[in-house]
Amino acid sequence: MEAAENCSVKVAVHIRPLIGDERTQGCKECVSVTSGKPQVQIGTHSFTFDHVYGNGGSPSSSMFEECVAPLVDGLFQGYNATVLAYGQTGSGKTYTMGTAMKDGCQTGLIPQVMNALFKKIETLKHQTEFQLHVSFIEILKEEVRDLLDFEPVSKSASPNGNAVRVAVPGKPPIQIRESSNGVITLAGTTDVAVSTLEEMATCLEQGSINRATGSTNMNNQSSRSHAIFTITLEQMRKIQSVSVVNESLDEDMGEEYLCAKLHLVDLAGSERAKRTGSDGVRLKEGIHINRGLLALGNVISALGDEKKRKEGVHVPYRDSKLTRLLQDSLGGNSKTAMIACISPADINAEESLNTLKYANRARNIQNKPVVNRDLISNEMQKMRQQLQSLQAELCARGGPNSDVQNLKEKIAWLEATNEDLRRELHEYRSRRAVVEYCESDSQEFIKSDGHKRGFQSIDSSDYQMDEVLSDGSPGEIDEVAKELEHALWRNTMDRELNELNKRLEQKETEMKLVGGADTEALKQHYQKKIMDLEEEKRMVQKERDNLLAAVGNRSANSDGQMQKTQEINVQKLKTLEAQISDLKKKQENQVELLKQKQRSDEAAKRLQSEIQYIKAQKVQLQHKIKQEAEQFRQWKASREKELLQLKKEGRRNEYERHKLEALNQRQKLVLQRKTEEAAMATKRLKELLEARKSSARDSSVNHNGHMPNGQGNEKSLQKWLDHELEVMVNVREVRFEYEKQTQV
Ligand SMILES: Nc1ncnc2c1ncn2[C@@H]1O[C@H](COP(=O)(O)OP(=O)(O)OP(=O)(O)O)[C@@H](O)[C@H]1O
Repeated sequence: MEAAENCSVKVAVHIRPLIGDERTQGCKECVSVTSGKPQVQIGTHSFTFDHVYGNGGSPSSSMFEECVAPLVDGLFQGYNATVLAYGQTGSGKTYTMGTAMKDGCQTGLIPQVMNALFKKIETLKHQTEFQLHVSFIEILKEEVRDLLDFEPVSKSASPNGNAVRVAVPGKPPIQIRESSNGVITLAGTTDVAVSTLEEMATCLEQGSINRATGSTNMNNQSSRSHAIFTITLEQMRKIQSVSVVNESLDEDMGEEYLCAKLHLVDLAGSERAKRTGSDGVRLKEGIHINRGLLALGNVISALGDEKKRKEGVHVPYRDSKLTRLLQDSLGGNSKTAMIACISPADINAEESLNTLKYANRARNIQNKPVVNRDLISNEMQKMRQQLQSLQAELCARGGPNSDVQNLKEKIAWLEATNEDLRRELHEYRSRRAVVEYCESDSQEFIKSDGHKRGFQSIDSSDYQMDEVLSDGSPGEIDEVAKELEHALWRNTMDRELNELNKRLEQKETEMKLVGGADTEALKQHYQKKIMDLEEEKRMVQKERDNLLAAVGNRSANSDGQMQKTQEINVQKLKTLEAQISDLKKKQENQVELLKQKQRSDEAAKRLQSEIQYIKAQKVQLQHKIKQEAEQFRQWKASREKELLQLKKEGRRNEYERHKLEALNQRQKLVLQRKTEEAAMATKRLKELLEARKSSARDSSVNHNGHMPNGQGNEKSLQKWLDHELEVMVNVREVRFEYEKQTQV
């Protein structure tokens, strides 16, 4: 991780104009803004903030650019961010955040964030891979609820006027968890992967509809919960660094993984039961809201007070779910902006003053945002920076050769370390993928025999991978990695396909619910009913008019006898009027029913288009899976062919080797035999030489001795010559043989 730099929470004040109710009550404005300065006055109090919008301050339209756009940019650099709207009930938090987005309405910060995000992704998509997820939760009466859980929701009005969301049986409650490195996460929320602006807007809209709202004296659409819309941006980007190796430029492409979250928080408003006129359920809600806000206030106090901070006073994050979830946003790893919303009306002066005090304290909070890279990317980034500074030093100096040499060596060393780290990263990712793969799919794989086999093969490839990673050749690593990658890819695709199928099924069930009845027939039925009712109403009115006329005539006669009949008629008239009003009510109900029918028709249409979209996605995905499978099959076939070729060659080589070995063996035997023969020949030669020497001695004895006659001398000479000749021939033969053997 990089060293975190302190960065204070930015605070802006948004002053809304007086609204209808306040005007009718004759309220006056009690908040003023110092012209040209971000300074607010209320009574004798004066506060300075980072920005002030509305009521003479900067225009509200510049709030996004000044306060939120830098946070969106930071998200792309890997920094977490939070935008927090705080204020009294009815002060304009939901309006400012845009959390009540309906029918694609674009006002508010969240829609602007979404636009900016997708615009930036569009410009960067060539060098970076992006993945976006959104989640939307609310904290209602200290319970975390998933607003993107599209399980059947009963929208029928409950006795307290809230839209009721039915808890899904068997679904585990959402839990707040803290990881070993202190990161707070929510377990059990729906994390929707989105790839277009429209998809994200649908999530916001759907979640906003699901959020709990209710009517109070101070706001007829009051949010009864704290809502957090979270956008998670994951990036895998290519890094290009240029290094000098052996006086030539070397381009090095690496990859960096960043993951950052943007929380957009619309808090429920602080309220006083007396002013909101709350009782029963509303009162209970108000108590919970105030309790959560009080806990938030205590956290802000502990963090915003420099003395307390220095003393290391305990920060009570655990006092409420809200503060626990916002732990990183307040005093942690996040860049945070707080928008304090206030009403300018004098009747709200006390609440507005409290909000400003609260916001003023929040300005002192120091956060420590860091770039959220994975560990190895982080290490590589450090190395890259070191490398760059060394290169800069090298360029700047151009000094003595030994220095340059040293630096070059250092660079080479760093490059090598970098390479090692990259390899490690690759290894680590592959291993992690295998582990995740095994963990997530072990259940599915165990279900069937075929799957079991798949699991075993994955296991064995894991084992192989371990082996090749430790001492295998790069080719083998690539091959195993590719196979594994394909298996993982295939699994992800299958999962996505399942997900799509599930969504499709769900939408189709909804569709059945919404459009189950024959809509046209129903419409005609209602219209007919309305017409019948109108006809009935007309008849009753006519009857009433007739009666009235009769009563008028009879009263004109003012006969004493008629008195009784008149009374009966008046009674009849009353009954008829009651009947008319009853009919009117019925007619209104029918009109309302018709309207509801139209609404459900629209919902059906929307569902239909969603179904079409999901089906198109499904077809695309299936096509992609088929293509990839075909490519993989081709690759595999070519690999197998190569392998077969290699095996064939191997066998041929083996055969050749055997042949050569046999030849060698034979030659060795021949050599041994020839050597023996040569030794024998040498021995014979020696013997012959010995024999010649002795015969020479004999002849000399004969020469010098006394032979009886000349014939005897001649014979012995002949004998000696024959012998001598034989010896010489033998010697020559043996020599020749010996030379031949030596050559062999
Ligand atoms: N800047 C603004 N300009 C015009 N009207 C505004 C502005 N801000 C808020 N309003 C109006 O004020 C009323 C209350 O606003 P909103 O519902 O946003 O308040 P809130 O603070 O979210 O209230 P609660 O905490 O009760 O949910 C709404 O009718 C809204 O349209």
